[in-house]
Amino acid sequence: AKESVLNMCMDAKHHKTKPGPEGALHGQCVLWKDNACCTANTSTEAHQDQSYLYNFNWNHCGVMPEKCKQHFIQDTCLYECSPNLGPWIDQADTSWRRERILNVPLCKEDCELWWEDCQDAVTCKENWHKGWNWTSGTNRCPRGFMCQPFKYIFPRPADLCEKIWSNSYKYTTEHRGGGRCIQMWFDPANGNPNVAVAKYYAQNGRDASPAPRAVLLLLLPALLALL
Ligand SMILES: Nc1nc(=O)c2nc(CNc3ccc(C(=O)N[C@@H](CCC(=O)O)C(=O)O)cc3)cnc2[nH]1
Repeated sequence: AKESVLNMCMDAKHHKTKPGPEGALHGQCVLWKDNACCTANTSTEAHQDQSYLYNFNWNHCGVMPEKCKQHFIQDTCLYECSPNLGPWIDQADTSWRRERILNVPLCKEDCELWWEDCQDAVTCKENWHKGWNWTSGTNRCPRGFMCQPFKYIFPRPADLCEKIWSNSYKYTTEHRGGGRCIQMWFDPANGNPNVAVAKYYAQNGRDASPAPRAVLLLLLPALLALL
C-alpha cells in the first residue's frame, strides 16, 4: 500500500521511515513531538554548532549571530522532523540522500524574518549544498570564495530562502495562518498548521497558486457560453 503523501517522511539521510510521536524532541524541534520524521537524537543534533548530521559548520566565516542561528536551527527542525512535506518530495541524485524537497512554499514572514535576522551574518557561498572544501572534515570556504555579509550574497529574502538549499523552498507572498504556505515556526498549542497546507496542495497540485484558479473559475461560465 502506498503511504499517503499527507503523512510521510522523505527517504533521506536521517529521516525515520514513517512519522510517529516522539516524546522527547529537543528545543526548537519540540513543535513536531506529536508526529515527527526525526528521532530525539536528530533533534538534539539540530541544535549543535558542529553536528554529526552533515558535519556542517554554520561558523565558516566567523561566529554566526545567535538570532540568525535560531532560523537555521528551525530550518533543520522543519527539514528533519516535518511529516507534511510529502507534496514536495522529489528524487535527489546525490550520494547522501535518495529524496529531497523541492519548491516548498514558505510563508513570506518566515522567509523575511530569517533574512532580516541574518543581516549581520557572513558567508562565502550562495548554495550551501555543494562545492565546499571538506579536506578538514567540515565545510570550509573554497579558494576564491570571499566571506561577505549575507546581504551581498543574498540581496533579497527570496535569494536566501530559495538558493541556500538548492530550491528546497519557494518564496511566496502567502501569509502565515492563511493555509497556503508552510511555516517554519508555529504555536503548537493550536496544532500544526502545515497539515492543512499539505492537504491543500495535494488536492490542487503542488504548483497551485490560488489566483489563476480563481480566474479560471470566474471565466468558466463565459467559456461555456462560447461553446
Ligand atoms: N530546508 C532544507 N533543505 C535541505 O535540503 C537541507 N539540507 C541540509 C543538508 N546539508 C548539506 C550540506 C552539504 C552537504 C555536502 O556534503 N556537500 C558536498 C557535496 C555532496 C554531494 O552532493 O554529493 C559539497 O560539495 O560541499 C550535505 C548536506 C540541511 N538543511 C536543509 N534544509
